[in-house]
Amino acid sequence: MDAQHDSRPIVRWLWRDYLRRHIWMIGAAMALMTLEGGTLGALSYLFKPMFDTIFIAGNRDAIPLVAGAVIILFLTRAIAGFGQRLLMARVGLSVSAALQRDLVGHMLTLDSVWFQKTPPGNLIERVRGDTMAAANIWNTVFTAAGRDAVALISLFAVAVSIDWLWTLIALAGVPLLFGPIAALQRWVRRTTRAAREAAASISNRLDETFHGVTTIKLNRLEHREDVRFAKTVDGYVHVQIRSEAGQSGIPALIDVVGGIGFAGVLVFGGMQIIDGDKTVGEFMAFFTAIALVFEPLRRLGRVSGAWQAALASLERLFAVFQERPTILSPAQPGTLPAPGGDCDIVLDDVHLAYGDAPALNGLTLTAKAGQMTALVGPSGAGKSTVFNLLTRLVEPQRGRVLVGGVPVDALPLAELRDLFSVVTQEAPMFDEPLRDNICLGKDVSEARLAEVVRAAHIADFLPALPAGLDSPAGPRGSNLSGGQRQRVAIARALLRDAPILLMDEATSALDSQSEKIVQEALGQLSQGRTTLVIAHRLATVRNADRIVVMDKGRVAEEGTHDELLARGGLYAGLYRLQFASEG
Ligand SMILES: Nc1ncnc2c1ncn2[C@@H]1O[C@H](COP(=O)(O)OP(=O)(O)OP(=O)(O)O)[C@@H](O)[C@H]1O
Repeated sequence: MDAQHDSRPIVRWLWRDYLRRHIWMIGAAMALMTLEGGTLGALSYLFKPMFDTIFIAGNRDAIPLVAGAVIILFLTRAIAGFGQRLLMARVGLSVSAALQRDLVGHMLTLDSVWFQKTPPGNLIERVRGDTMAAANIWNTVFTAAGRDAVALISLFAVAVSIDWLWTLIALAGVPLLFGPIAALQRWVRRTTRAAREAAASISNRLDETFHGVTTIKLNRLEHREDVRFAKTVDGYVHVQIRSEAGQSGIPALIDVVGGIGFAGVLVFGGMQIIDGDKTVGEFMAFFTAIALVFEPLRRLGRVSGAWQAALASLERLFAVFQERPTILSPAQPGTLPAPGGDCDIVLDDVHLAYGDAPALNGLTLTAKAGQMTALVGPSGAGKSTVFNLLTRLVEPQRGRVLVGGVPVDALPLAELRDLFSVVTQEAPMFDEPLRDNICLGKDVSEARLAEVVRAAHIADFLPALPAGLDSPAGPRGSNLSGGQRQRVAIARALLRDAPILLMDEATSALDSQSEKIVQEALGQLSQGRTTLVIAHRLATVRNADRIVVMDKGRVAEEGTHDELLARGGLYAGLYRLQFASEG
């Protein structure tokens, strides 16, 4: 792949969206860098009068003048250096913050399927590591383009003004560098890309380890996890060192070629001084200029490596920004079902596959408005997929999905999702007080909150918490039990007051006493709403208005509990099995 050609759209995008807005700060920083870089040339030039006028000719009057010039030069260098570093730090931080904000904002628009395919550690590494790497490179690039380039130009100007032939000899080996540097750049880009992947694996491992810590302890997997983590870290160190070696190789090559050129000048120039053709002051000024050239030259050499490394991060960021959601609001939205109107749910000959694996195969079902329809069937039958279709977390490949007579893809996404309250097995929690976990950003009056807290039976466990509703739920709700988390989910659904209720085995984490209470609360919640409930324990849906039995992505049979039992099919079999095992 041609590295130069490949990076152009990325650079254009960064400049347009992130750097251009800081143009004044960048401009000011570069002006200061020019000043800072120029001082090096001026300093080397001072060696000529220092040697020829003061040391050799013995002119005492020149001492204060040259000393004053040295002080002014260093003061200028200090002020300009301080100012440009501060400005560039600001630019770097602003760019990385803007990149992080935009990246997270963009990621949240992407399809759920994309999140399932991309592990969380990978995403975290992109938001943290890659944006930092991408933003910090500008510091290096602009410093190189400003200070170091100017320093080089001024130092070479001094060198050429003293002797162009000496300068030519010093630079004779430079063309030899082009080939090896290009090869090293390719190497750095490749190894850094691998290093960024390895860094993402570390974040992934950490994410899985810390989230699965209970399973790890109970299965005594600590050692296995230790070993796996050590292996991941070792893998990272291995590739990162290869990348660092490539990056350090470039300035090393410059050193070697520089040293050879320098020795050449010493041999040739030394003869000229001995023969009296050149002065010691001239040689010292040239010597200083060329010696000072090395540092900016080495830094410039490092820039190309650092740039290649940053490109690896930029490519990964660019790739995420190139991702587009496929599930979008329609350009011309249809009208919502009227409030309080019929919210019949209809799936008509729906086919859906995740990749190549079919999940729904011509599913046709209706859930009548205001009634409770239960979805039952063996694991993997496609029950949860029905929920994801209704809320458009996934799209069918074929068939129609209608709510209140309107195809779900004809409604604006936000309004479609407002039609549903979803209570699932996991009940995801945030590291915020219980109150905020219930309200989820909604402005809720204390009276309404108290009502909901009572109805969802949260009031039952509030006295046991240290600060009632203001108690922290802990990371992922770790301060609450599974049943308590589920009651929070029910309270959220009560507050949402949406016309359609989707429940996925909503009472699975409750003991039988709480289950009874919560079932009552859910009964109230589902009053007058279209309710679709996924149940594994058939006893909980015996009273459903209609039971749809799914198998292998389609409806196997449907009817009321009694009808299905009488039929003696799949449902009757499942029921008898559960009845026997539960006594
Ligand atoms: N994100 C996904 N990627 C790939 N395959 C998936 C995904 N989600 C579900 N599937 C597959 O689709 C099929 C239906 O899954 P679904 O979760 O809808 O079944 P279910 O009836 O709800 O199962 P369970 O009762 O075990 O929760 C399964 O074979 C499952 O492996």
